[in-house]
Amino acid sequence: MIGLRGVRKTYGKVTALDDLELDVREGEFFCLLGPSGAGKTTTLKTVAGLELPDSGTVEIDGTDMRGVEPYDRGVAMCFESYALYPHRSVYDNLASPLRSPRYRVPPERARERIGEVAELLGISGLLDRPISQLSNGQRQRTALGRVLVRPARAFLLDEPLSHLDAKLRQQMRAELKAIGAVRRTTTLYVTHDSVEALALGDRIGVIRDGRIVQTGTREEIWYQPYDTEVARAFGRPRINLLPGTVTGGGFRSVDGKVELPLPAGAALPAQTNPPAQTSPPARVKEGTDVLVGIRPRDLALRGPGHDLTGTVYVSEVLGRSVEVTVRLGEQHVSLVAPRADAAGLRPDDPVRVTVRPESLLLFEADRPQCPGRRITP
Ligand SMILES: Nc1ncnc2c1ncn2[C@@H]1O[C@H](COP(=O)(O)OP(=O)(O)OP(=O)(O)O)[C@@H](O)[C@H]1O
Repeated sequence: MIGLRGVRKTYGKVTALDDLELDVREGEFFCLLGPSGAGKTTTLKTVAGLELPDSGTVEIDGTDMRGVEPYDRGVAMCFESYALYPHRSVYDNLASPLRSPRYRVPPERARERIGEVAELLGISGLLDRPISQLSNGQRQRTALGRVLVRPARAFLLDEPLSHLDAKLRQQMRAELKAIGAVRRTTTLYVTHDSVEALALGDRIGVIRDGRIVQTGTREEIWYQPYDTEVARAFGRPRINLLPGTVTGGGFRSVDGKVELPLPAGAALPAQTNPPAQTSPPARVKEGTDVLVGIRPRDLALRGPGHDLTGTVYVSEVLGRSVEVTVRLGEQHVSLVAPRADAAGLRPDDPVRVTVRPESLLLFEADRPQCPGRRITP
């Protein structure tokens, strides 16, 4: 269990962590997702004790870590820039944590552990090679292995798959959670890759400017994103966000060409510049500027739902499905359809698209530096 309470960390004028609150539950695989500079690495270092917060507290298994040295915190951390012994073999590097006085295990047991981890990380064939003769991806897997071989209260992993090519990365993603130690151990995993976060995280915390904007399961983050920026961060192609206003009957786009039904109800949000993690506004008044969010997979070229008419702008085959960009009035929206539905579509062809109103997301309009919050129906 890891808890950060009101953690603040500044470097000169830069605020890396801004009263950060975070709870990682016992045994959970928690993904911290955010763009570059959001404070992800600083969060990990603060938990590890490599950085000390200016204020706030870090707890591990309920114990306040103030005054506890990194080595005594019982966490194992893997950095993106990994420190391995270059002239020693992969085996020796993996074995080194198990030789330290605290984690020493009998050689037979060490061999077993190293074997399991190396197998799952796909480096069993490299155990005799010196690190200096490995590719970056192999080094990164060795560094990850070295963290996972020894028991820890928590694993802190900083983009541990970033140097792997796409295929290996996908494969490792699947294997990582199968490693016994990972299954049993609380893991805080940092990434800027939303696909990785969705694939791995039991829960995901979205960090922005040193604060947690939203914490939730993949379903919560997907179906109830806190604001437009969270919605944009998840899903490729990206969510479509159409600007417009709330009318008596629903939504009308800025150019007046797209009308959509919205769930009943209206009332303006109580506050306009909220601190992170306040509950979203419940309803909106007629005339309010909003953005309607439609995921590309929620738009279809056939099937039930509300009809919209437009013209094909461009289409691109993505394996078994096709991404079609459709011009709706002055807006472009992307949709992903089965190949059979999109066969024969040419640019400028008239096209009918359907959307089920229950899949629509409604947001306040974006303002400078302030992404619009989701409005709950
Ligand atoms: N040692 C340092 N000295 C000065 N500024 C720092 C230091 N470490 C981090 N920062 C600043 O703190 C902020 C948060 O950095 P951090 O490394 O935690 O972000 P991150 O989310 O891990 O980014 P990335 O994905 O690029 O690694 C950034 O603005 C960064 O420039």
